Amino acid sequence: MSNSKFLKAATKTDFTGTKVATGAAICLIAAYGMRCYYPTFAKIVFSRRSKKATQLQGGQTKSSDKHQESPASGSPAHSSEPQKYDKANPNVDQNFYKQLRYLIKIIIPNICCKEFGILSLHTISLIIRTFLSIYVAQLDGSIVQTIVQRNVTRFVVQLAKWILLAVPATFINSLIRFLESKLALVFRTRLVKHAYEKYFDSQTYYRVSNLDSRLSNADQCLTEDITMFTSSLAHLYSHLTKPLLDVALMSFTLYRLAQSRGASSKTPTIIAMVVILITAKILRAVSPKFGKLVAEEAHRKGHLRFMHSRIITNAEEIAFYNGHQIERSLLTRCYSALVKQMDLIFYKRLWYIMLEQFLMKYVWSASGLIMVAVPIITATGIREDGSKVEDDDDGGVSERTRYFTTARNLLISSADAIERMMSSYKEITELAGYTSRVSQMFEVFEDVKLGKYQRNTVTKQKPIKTNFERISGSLVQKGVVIDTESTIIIENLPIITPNGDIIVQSLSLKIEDGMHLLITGPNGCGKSSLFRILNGLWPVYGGKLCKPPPTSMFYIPQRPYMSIGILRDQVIYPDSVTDMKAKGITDEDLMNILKIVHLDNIVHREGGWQAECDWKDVLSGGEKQRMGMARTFYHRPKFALLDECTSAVSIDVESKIYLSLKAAGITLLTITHRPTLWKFHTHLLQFDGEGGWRMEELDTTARLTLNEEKQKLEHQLAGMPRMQERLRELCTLLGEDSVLLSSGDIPIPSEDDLAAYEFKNE
Ligand SMILES: Nc1ncnc2c1ncn2[C@@H]1O[C@H](COP(=O)(O)OP(=O)(O)OP(=O)(O)O)[C@@H](O)[C@H]1O
Repeated sequence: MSNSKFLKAATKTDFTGTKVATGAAICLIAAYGMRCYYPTFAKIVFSRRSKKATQLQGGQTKSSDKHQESPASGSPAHSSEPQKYDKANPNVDQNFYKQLRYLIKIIIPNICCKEFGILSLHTISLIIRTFLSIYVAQLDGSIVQTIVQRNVTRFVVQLAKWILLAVPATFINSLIRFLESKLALVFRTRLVKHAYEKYFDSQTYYRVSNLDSRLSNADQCLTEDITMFTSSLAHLYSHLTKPLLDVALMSFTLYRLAQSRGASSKTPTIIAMVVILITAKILRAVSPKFGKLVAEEAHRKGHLRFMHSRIITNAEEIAFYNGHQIERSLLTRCYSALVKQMDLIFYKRLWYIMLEQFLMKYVWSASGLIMVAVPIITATGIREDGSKVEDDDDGGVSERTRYFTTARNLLISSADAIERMMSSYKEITELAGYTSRVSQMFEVFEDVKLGKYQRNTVTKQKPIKTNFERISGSLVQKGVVIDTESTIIIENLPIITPNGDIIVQSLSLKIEDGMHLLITGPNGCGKSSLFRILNGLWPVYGGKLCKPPPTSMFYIPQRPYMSIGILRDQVIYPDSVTDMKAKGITDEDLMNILKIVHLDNIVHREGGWQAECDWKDVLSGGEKQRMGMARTFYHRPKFALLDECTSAVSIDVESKIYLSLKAAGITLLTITHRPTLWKFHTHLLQFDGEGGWRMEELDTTARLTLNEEKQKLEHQLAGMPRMQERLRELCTLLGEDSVLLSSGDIPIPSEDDLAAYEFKNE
């Protein structure tokens, strides 16, 4: 605070003057009842809100719900409305404290950790800053006193002290900002590490998006929400701690100062308390549910991001379909939904901040004017202990000026501090929103790991009670999973989708080493689902499943995943180069593997093993499938689960690959629609698409004969509609009837008939 500003303030009542008054009110209250006031304040701001919220649930909740619904209802945005994964209402209540405690335990696991060290350093800096402010206020008073006394020597000395003090003061200010950012970053790092651990444990990343519908955009929670939560927490810590320290220490200093002047302060204190309590009550009553609002905003942001990532992933398909119009309209709807939510928040903030400023700046200032006047008017010059206040030769003018300047500076700082504390409330409610989202993300991670899934979908079929049950709409896992060495045994296992639809009621089979199983059936009959269960992706809701560990089974899908990295990484995925070396495999071995799948040419074509590009786009569909097969030769599992993984590979290369797989001692479980692959299998599992299945030894010759007959028949029947149509035309031309057309009894034409017919028409 400069002296010119002080002189201005001392000579006329301006806005700064009113701040002095405000500060006086606050500090006198603080001086009288620090112990009882702040708990009351905290209670008003934090605890009582939840009580009131419960009382007002009917009215308040309804109104906020209306706001929540408004962006979607009756608007085109409705269809793009993100799914609400939870009905929890983030408020500053017991639940918020519970969630915050849970997250704080993660980010500060013990007092010896780095996070606690930075937090302590931050706290110390805040304390030092407060002491420096007090000292600066007192120094300011002394400088003004020397000016009034016209004592040049003392003035120069005090001014030098002032300048010297500026060095540590500015450093501490800068340090506080640095430590706040650092704190947010270390909190974030700790939380992200923990989240990644959970996300990649027990295939949680798959389960979260495929088996559970509560977290529709985990990527948003793992990035944006964690960042917002940690920066909001770190910011709030310094935003609340510093004002609290400021008010506590400055009030105490001011109280001591007032006592030394023998001023009365009881009546103004009571007035100030009443004003502050009423302000807090009003603000609490009208405060919008910022927590709920920002949580919804974050959710919509996540949905928008999800829609963008879908377009990037499926860009080629969309482009082929010319689907840009519909995709753009979907994106626009999502964006509009987000804008509506943001608008709602801005609008609510506009009125809330207006009221907050009105009460805290102007109403408080008006009351403060009374507070600052009372101690000066009622000053008796006799202290509480009965001693008299000694004045200087100038009749006490310089001493009163010093007192006024010091008090004024302390009061301004305290007023700022209390204003910051009060305005922090909306930041706390916003923190409640982020806390709710982040802690719910961890809750979902925990649940899916334990197999507790929640889906918003309606099942198409009724589950059968004997094998599996539902508790509150969720299927209960009653199946047994046992690890075996080299045999797959399935007993009375139901195949049930994540929606709860039963595809196969009870499946029993045994697959031993060297027993190559062909799996067939119509689309959607549950072939791939069986693989999902074998891999542990889908839960076992009933029966018994004995299977070798995941390292003994290798799954190759129809669209093999290409990882980010160099060419070598594609062949050895998901191993790293270190794993490869540990297994004693060299680049030469990899080249031999690529030769088996007829892909060795790409090493030269793409620029060697170290070549790095977007393999998803660089390799053709067939090449990607061959790469998938190459991985099987690299990993050499006991069982290879092949899910139509060679559908884009030429038949001759496919046959060579299958022969090599068998030669390598790998047991095949193949889903395919190609009869050319039958000969590589010994057994057949055939689903009928209606829940039934059949397991038998595969007689390829007999099956091929049947297949030939089927194809012949299909070919013959394919000509029927054309022949019928021609017969009708001839009848019309000749003006005659046909017995065959009128009776509908049309014989199936022979191959020769068809050939003759085709010939004639040509
Ligand atoms: N994540 C999922 N959530 C809900 N239902 C699913 C899920 N995945 C598959 N389904 C359903 O399970 C059923 C069986 O799917 P599956 O992928 O096993 O079929 P399939 O026999 O392999 O068919 P296709 O020959 O077409 O590949 C389908 O009706 C499908 O809709």
